[in-house]
Amino acid sequence: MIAAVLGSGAWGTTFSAVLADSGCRVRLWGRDEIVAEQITTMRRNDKYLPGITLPAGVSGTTSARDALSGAKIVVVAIPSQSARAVLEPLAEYLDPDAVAVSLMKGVELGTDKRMSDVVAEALGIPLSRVAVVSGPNLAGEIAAHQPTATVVSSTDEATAALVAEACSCDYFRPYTNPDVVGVELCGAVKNIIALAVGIAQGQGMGYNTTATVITRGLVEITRLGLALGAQAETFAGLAGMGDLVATCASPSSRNHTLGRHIGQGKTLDEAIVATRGTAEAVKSSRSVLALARTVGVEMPITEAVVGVLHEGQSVTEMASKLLSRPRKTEGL
Ligand SMILES: NC(=O)C1=CN([C@@H]2O[C@H](COP(=O)(O)OP(=O)(O)OC[C@H]3O[C@@H](n4cnc5c(N)ncnc54)[C@H](O)[C@@H]3O)[C@@H](O)[C@H]2O)C=CC1
Ligand SMILES: O=C(CO)COP(=O)(O)O
Repeated sequence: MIAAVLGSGAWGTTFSAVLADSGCRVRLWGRDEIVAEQITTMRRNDKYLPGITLPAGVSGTTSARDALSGAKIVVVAIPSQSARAVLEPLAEYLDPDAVAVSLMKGVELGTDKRMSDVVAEALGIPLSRVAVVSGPNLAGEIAAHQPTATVVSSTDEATAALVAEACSCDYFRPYTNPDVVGVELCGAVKNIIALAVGIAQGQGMGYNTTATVITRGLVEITRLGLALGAQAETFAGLAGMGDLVATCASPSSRNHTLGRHIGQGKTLDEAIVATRGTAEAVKSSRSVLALARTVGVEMPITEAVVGVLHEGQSVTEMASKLLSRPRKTEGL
């Protein structure tokens, strides 16, 4: 099976290695010539995955046409807000039977669409030929072959099964789940919650505050998901609780790291520079909040993150606003 991966950052490169270790021949496309050449000639991507040797089945290219030619699986691993613009001109090179896979954990600004919808629209294919992969999947750990599970989700069972088979190897175990809405929302919103945890920890808060934000964050994710038609079980699974815990706990999470910089007093611009790599919650916090408002769902932590990142609110104001909300019974 030939697979194309679009985006040679941390996750696109790591997922290429997973696909190759699962038996695929992988063409990894990126816009950076030096990265593409290093991937092909040295089997390394020092910019995004220092210290990792890639499997022989991965080659780099800057030609999207070459990458897509004959590829039966096309994986998209670029920042969510750039996906539509990058994919639209590539639709003409897509194999007529190809299945597209979104690895992205964001919601498009302006349209408030989930990434599977964006991918389907941009490539001009039905949702039955789109899958998403989401779970507790910190790239660096998977690149080092640490045992990890994930969720492959599609509205079409055969599409999910094809993708799951293509990314099954001795250190990576996919489970399928038909709840695309739930799986994608979990991935996008946990980044916002991890950013909030980072802010709290940057302010010197400990485990009680961390656990409070994680737990109420899961309530917030679940509330939004259920309002949009997701299945309740998804939130307790790998894409839900699993990814929330991994991202909120790991110092290697970019969203968590960016939040920590904000909590320590950096401006948003300074925090972006200090974080390096894509922290999707910076932009998706706004689109997720807009989505929540369209369905009348309260998301106080997301609202607080938007307030601090984009509306000039101080972290102290954010905390007191959250703590002074009217008392209520626990639960959704
Ligand atoms: N890194 C991780 O551990 C994981 C990341 N993800 C998700 O995967 C997606 C990609 O993340 P990473 O690979 O980690 O980001 P990254 O910051 O490591 O790499 C992003 C890549 O996209 C490329 N890129 C950016 N704008 C582009 C454009 N307009 N055209 C072409 N290429 C462009 C960059 O050059 C870079 O190669 C995000 O949605 C992220 O939330 C999901 C699971 C794990
Ligand atoms: O999605 C991830 C882990 O599952 C990666 O998180 P960050 O994007 O915050 O690094």
